[in-house]
Amino acid sequence: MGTSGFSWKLPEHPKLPKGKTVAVVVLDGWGEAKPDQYNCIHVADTPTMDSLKQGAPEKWRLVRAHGKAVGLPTEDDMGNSEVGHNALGAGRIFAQGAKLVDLALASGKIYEEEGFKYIKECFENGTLHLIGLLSDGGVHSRLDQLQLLLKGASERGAKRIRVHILTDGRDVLDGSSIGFLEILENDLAKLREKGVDAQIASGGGRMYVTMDRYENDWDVVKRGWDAQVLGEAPYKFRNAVEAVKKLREELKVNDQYLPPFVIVDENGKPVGPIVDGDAVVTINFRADRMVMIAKALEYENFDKFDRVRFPKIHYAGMLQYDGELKLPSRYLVSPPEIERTSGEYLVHNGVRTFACSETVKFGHVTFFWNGNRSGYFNPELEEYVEIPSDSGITFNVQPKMKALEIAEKTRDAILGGKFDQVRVNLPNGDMVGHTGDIEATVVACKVADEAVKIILDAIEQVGGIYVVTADHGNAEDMVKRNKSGQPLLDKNGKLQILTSHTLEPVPIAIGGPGLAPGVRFRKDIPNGGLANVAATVMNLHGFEAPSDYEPTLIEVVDN
Ligand SMILES: O=C(O)[C@@H](CO)OP(=O)(O)O
Ligand SMILES: [Mn+2]
Ligand SMILES: [Mn+2]
Repeated sequence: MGTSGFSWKLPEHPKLPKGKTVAVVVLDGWGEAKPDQYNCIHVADTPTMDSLKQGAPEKWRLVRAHGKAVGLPTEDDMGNSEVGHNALGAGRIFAQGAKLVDLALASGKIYEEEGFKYIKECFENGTLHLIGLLSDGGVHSRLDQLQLLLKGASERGAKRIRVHILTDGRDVLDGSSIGFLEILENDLAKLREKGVDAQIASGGGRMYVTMDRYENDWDVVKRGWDAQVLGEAPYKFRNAVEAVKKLREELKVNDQYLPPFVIVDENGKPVGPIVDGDAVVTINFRADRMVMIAKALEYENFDKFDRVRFPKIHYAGMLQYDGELKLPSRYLVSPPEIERTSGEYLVHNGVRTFACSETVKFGHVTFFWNGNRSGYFNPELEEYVEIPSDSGITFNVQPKMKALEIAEKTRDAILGGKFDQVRVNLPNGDMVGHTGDIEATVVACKVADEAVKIILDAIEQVGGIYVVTADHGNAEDMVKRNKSGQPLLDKNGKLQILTSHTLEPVPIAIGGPGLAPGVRFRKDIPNGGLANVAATVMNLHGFEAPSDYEPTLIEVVDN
């Protein structure tokens, strides 16, 4: 903050006591929607979550988890884990990466900053490589931003451009990658007419190539490295649209899981490996799935896989992805400055904190929660436990994931009495929801509900308090719908499965034997969102929130 007189010390709450164990449970991808057969949360047997909803109307409500409530550009932007957990942890709404990149591109500022100047140094003699997710999902990247960057870079001297695409099908409909590729190819053709040597150089599906997170599976990043940097892949094509069409048809794989491919010239040579003197930009604004590739591109010393060649390049991220590691060191747009998060405050006020999830969501309740920084604020007061996720599978084959293990570890942490706050993410609704497998998602929701019960039972035993909420919707709606809510069919009469998150609000429930009598949700914050949760949790620990935090959702009435 820099203002003199700043103190980490939080004022005492006038009515609520300190010293209660507070469990903060985040159900990933658990929104509230109309009950029908495509609402897996409704279909699944979820007695614990049902009882929270029905048991105490003044202790259950909905909060906004998408659009402007979480710092996204528009109300049409679905929520996601990064912005959701950022808001939950930081207690304020920050303009997020998507928005900041929009602004920097619209004003042209992006081209005046250090990051772009650094990249530009390679335009004279080298190639500009753009690597990232190709869709209009708006969760990790956006096609229109890529289009603007291509135009802007070429107008500023980039003569040779190679795009390395990652197909989506997770934030957008499966199969939509072909349409996005056609738009991109059209833009590249226009650039070629203007004398810029611009082409797609490689590709692959986001869940199989490059975009792993939290070091779950380095092979994913290696497959991308081989295609993008070395120009080596099991599949070679002359054209990317053809590549995606053929691979989808012949291998029966979806956009998320396309194998890596490279584009070759008429002699079979890859058109765009990354070599000394080139510039590279990873165009995703979202952090989690870019940290690993950023390490591979930036770190001189790197032992996660054999890079074979480590080209001397000028590399910049669209944003800086990790504020603690300062990774990457160069970036085109400054990330939101998410400082003074609730986790940092609470640790400064002696709140001993335990955080846990399995690998694929571990960083959500640590890294994202803490404003996109890795590591502890105070290792003496904090313990972060990661349960290893299964790797190399799609989670519809294992919809239980590690939910029960997470819950059991958390139960032990609660019963052990060493912590004041336990914070967990239960991934099932989201990770299985993304597979589009409705039956498996129903199982996923049931297991997540069982995990909640284990945690609430432990809270019951120690006289604690629980806060159960979610980061955004997913499992509550598995079909694409028209404006009036009817499921949409594709041209073959097949139901259009929705693998993505949704625009739905999410529930929040409070309770437990430690909750002071008279605590209830206020009625005067009807539009409350995820950013209101941090102040709420601080209150439950017996503190007032900092004055610039979004207001608490609770009040204490005398009864
Ligand atoms: O898997 C992911 O990267 C996103 C969807 O793109 O999901 P979440 O925001 O829930 O992590
Ligand atoms: Mn999520
Ligand atoms: Mn998700």
